[in-house]
Amino acid sequence: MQESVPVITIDGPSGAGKGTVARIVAEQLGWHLLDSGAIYRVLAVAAQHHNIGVDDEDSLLPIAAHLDVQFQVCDEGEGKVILEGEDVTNTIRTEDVGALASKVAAFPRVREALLRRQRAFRIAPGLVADGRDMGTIVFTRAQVKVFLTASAEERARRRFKQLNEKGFDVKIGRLLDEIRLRDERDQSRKVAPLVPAEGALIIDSTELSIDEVVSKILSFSNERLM
Ligand SMILES: Nc1ncnc2c1ncn2[C@@H]1O[C@H](COP(=O)(O)OP(=O)(O)OP(=O)(O)O)[C@@H](O)[C@H]1O
Ligand SMILES: Nc1ccn([C@@H]2O[C@H](COP(=O)(O)O)[C@@H](O)[C@H]2O)c(=O)n1
Repeated sequence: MQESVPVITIDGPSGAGKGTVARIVAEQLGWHLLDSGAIYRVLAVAAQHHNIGVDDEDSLLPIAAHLDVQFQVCDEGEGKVILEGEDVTNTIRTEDVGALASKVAAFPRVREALLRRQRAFRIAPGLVADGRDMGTIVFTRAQVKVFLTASAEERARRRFKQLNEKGFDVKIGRLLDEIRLRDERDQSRKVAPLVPAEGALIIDSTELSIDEVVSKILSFSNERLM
């Protein structure tokens, strides 16, 4: 039943624009949205709340399995993320939490514990899912797979602007280092490494606007879903 619900997967490295374009594509199609990175980010914050080290896989497991999180959808922009009753919407968006998320995400049993939660987002009329392994592991039979990338320098510039607008005091050089480190960790881990899924449309957005990326994804999806 769930398998017949169409899915568009958008995977790629940090700051490539996955979340932004996934939200617009989902809005335009009237489909549901899964920001899978937010789940790993929330898990990293939950581990901190419970004084659990992000390198302690055994202790992370029960937290991953029983993560008490709500993703509240709103009409405009990002919805709220509530962890154990606390609003963590802004907390989870820092680069520090991104780095911790990529550490917890490297553990195979942690990833396994989060699979069912992610697949439950596949609800009619359709789902747009963004992350690192949406097309390779979580929705292997997705009808439309996209791999969205951009140069590390351009991604650092985008992240700098984004965090600055949110009031975070950040340095672009440090952001670039963190992005490269996270790319390296996500690409080289043993389980679910960041690689394009077979048959994925590869889009390099370094020189493209958000609208151009959205339009490429929508026309590719139209071809595939017809
Ligand atoms: N093509 C683009 N041109 C210019 N800016 C862009 C483009 N795509 C996205 N952005 C901007 O880059 C920033 C990062 O985008 P976004 O958060 O969507 O990336 P992401 O791939 O989801 O990152 P992460 O995986 O770390 O969550 C945002 O401020 C977004 O508006
Ligand atoms: N499907 C996914 C999504 C995310 N991760 C890990 O979480 C980190 C944070 O993700 P963002 O997309 O919010 O930046 C990311 O660096 C990955 O390590 C993942 O493994 N799989």
